[in-house]
Amino acid sequence: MSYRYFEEYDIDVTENLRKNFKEIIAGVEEDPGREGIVKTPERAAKAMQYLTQGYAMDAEKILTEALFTESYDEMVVVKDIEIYSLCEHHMLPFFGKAHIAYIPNGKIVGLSKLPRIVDVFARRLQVQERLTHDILECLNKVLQPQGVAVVIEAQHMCMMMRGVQKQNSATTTSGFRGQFEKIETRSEFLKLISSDLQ
Ligand SMILES: Nc1nc2c(ncn2[C@@H]2O[C@H](COP(=O)(O)OP(=O)(O)OP(=O)(O)O)[C@@H](O)[C@H]2O)c(=O)[nH]1
Ligand SMILES: [Zn+2]
Repeated sequence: MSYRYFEEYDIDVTENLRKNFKEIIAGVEEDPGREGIVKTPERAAKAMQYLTQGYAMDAEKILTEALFTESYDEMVVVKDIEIYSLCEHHMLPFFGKAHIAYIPNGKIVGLSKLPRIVDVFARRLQVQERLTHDILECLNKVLQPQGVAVVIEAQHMCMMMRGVQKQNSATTTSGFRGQFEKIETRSEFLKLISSDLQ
């Protein structure tokens, strides 16, 4: 495959991050040389590389390489796609579910590619609104469907562990294009995913 899935860590990036995580550990007044923590900078560096691997990936290419000609022109819904991302303001996780629908226009896409492109955009520093928009616009551009819809419901650790410390608030964002801008189509989609929304 010509597009890149995460297979190996760029060692220069790992080393740079490792040094910085060591500084962070010292910065919070922990001893970076303590036995249990001595390898933590490298582990944290690799975790951060993993969680931001989306920068090196091309979502449009992932979709383009799995397009199939089909005359099916009803709604396709993939719901409950798990999302784990990092908020760009605090670099703390936000997580939840994405629901995606599209109405084909002569082409369908391999179903697994929908969660794959969700991950491509989620594995970057994000805000939930832009994540929603990135997924929506990518699908709209590549599939050129009759319509596309994306809903994301997520909880933000920066609002749970710190700051306002609200444990039960959830944020819902959505975007609609084409047929989904019509109230009936949008309602049908929202009904299909409604068991997942509060
Ligand atoms: N719109 C939006 N805001 C987000 C997202 N993730 C985090 N935030 C918010 O980003 C804002 C940053 O605001 P600041 O006032 O600069 O940061 P802060 O002092 O840490 O804010 P508090 O979290 O209220 O303590 C906060 O209100 C966060 O809740 C997101 O995905 N979308
Ligand atoms: Zn945040």
